[in-house]
Amino acid sequence: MITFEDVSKTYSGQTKPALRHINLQIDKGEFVFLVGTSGSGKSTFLRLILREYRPTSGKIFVLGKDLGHLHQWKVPALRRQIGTVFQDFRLLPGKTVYENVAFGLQVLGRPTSQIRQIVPETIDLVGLSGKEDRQPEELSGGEQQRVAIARAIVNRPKILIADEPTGNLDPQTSVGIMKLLDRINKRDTTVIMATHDQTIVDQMRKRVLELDQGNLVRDQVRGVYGTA
Ligand SMILES: Nc1ncnc2c1ncn2[C@@H]1O[C@H](COP(=O)(O)OP(=O)(O)OP(=O)(O)O)[C@@H](O)[C@H]1O
Repeated sequence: MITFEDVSKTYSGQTKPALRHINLQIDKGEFVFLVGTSGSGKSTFLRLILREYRPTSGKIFVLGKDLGHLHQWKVPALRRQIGTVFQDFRLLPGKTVYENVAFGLQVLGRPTSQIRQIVPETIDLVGLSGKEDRQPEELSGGEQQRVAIARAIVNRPKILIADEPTGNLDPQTSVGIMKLLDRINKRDTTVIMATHDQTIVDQMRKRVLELDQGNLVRDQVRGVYGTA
């Protein structure tokens, strides 16, 4: 599903690589935590998967496509198959929960009848039934993140990338978000999550990839946050 072959990335104007000689494979249906100190290369790794950047050297394959040979006009189709969730929610202000979740499908030109079916189902899945007409600012942080997750999965993406999705949430709310991501993963969506949250990683016992100064220093099945 995702393959990195000897991937290195040095940003222009920088001398130190953000990623160095990364080799790995992530299979369909996996749940993977990406850990490492600030600046270790986690976001760079995620952005390469989305083809927001190209590697300086090496090859990346995502969903059967060699990203090095993917035409620019095909990048939006790639990204439609990859949902994204961030620490800061990134909801559309001035739009209700329903409108936030429906927006992506409307942009894709999906028929209204389909949207009217899928959007309530997705809002229900993330546990926000009854809050369809709320504005994002009328919701708690955890609820806003649930809306962001609903928006990310409404199109049934094959991959969900989450960059510190619990970074702004208290521990109890974070547990709820992780249960939701686990449920989404069990519906056959591959989940890759960058996090600094030791408790969550230690509780969930999923595959852990650890980056250190751009090097992949650990790839552990049913791993923990740190080995120390
Ligand atoms: N657009 C950019 N231009 C130049 N350097 C960059 C850019 N983005 C990241 N870097 C550098 O690349 C390295 C890796 O950064 P990256 O954002 O991938 O780390 P991270 O592990 O996601 O950190 P954090 O946990 O703080 O989000 C850092 O040294 C950073 O300064």
